[in-house]
Amino acid sequence: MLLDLRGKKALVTGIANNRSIAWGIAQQLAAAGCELGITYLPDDRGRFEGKVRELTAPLNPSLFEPLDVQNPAQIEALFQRIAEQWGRLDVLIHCLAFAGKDELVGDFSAISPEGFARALEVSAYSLAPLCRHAKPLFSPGASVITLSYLGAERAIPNYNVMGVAKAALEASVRYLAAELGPEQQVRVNAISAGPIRTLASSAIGGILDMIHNVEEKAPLRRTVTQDEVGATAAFLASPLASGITGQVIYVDAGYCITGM
Ligand SMILES: NC(=O)c1ccc[n+]([C@@H]2O[C@H](COP(=O)([O-])OP(=O)(O)OC[C@H]3O[C@@H](n4cnc5c(N)ncnc54)[C@H](O)[C@@H]3O)[C@@H](O)[C@H]2O)c1
Repeated sequence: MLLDLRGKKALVTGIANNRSIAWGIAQQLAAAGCELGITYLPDDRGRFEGKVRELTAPLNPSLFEPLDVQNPAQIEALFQRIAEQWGRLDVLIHCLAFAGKDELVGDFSAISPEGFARALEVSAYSLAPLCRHAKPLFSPGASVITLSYLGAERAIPNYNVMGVAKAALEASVRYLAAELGPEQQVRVNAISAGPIRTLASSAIGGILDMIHNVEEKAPLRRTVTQDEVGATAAFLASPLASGITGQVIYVDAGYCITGM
C-alpha cells in the first residue's frame, strides 16, 4: 500500500511562518493529496494573516480561517465553516502552543497561577474543544495529530511549564483515543519532535544549546527537520497507520533513547 491521501480533508492549525512545524506538515499532507484548511492566529495588528495566506497560497487551501483557541466563539465558527464547506473532517492537526517568555527561563517554582493556566489552556486543553467540535464531523478512520516534546517526561532546562503542558497533552491524547476509537475508529496520536528553530522555540531559554546537545548525542548526530515531522504526520494520517492510536511517536533522530 502506498501513502495516498487524495480526497482527504485536513485542517492544519499552527502555521505562523515558513519555519513552523505545521508548515512542514501542511506541505507533506498536500503532497500526499490532501485538500487543506488552514488557520492563523488573528491579532489586532494582523501579524499572521497576510503572511500565512501568502505562504500557503501555493497549496490552494479551500478553507482559510482565524483561530485563537482561547476564543470559544472562534472555535465554534471554524467548525461551522468546516461543516458547511466540507461536511466532514478526515485529518485534524493540532500544532500550537504558548507560554510567556518569562515562564520559559529560570526556576520552575517561580511560575504564576496565571502563567500556568495560560500555558495549559493554549497548549494542552485546546485539543479537547477542537476534538469536541470535530466529533460529529469526523469520518470513519479519521486521524488527529498533535505535537509534543521530550520535556513532557524529562526535566529539560528552561522548558518548565511547557513540560507540564506537554505531559497533560500526552495524557489527553490517550483519553481522546479511548473516547473516539470505539464507534468512529478515529485515531489520536502525538508526535514528539526533536528541537527545531521556530518562532515558538526561540522563546525557550537556551534553545540553541538544546539543539547542539542533540547534534552531539542523538544516534543520527543531528536534529530533525519540519519535513521529517511532516512526513510522519502524513503517515499517521494515512490508512498505513490504521492500527496506531493513543501513542507518542518520537521523531527526534533517536535522542530520547540515549543515556549519556
Ligand atoms: N520547535 C520545536 O523545537 C518543537 C519541538 C517539539 C514540539 N514542538 C511543538 O510544535 C508545535 C508548533 O510549534 P513550532 O515550533 O512550529 O512554532 P511556531 O511558532 O511556528 O508555531 C506555534 C503556533 O502556535 C500558534 N498559537 C499560539 N497561541 C495560539 C492560540 N491562542 N490560538 C491558536 N494558535 C496559537 C501560533 O500562531 C503559531 O502558529 C507546538 O506545539 C510546539 O510546542 C516544537
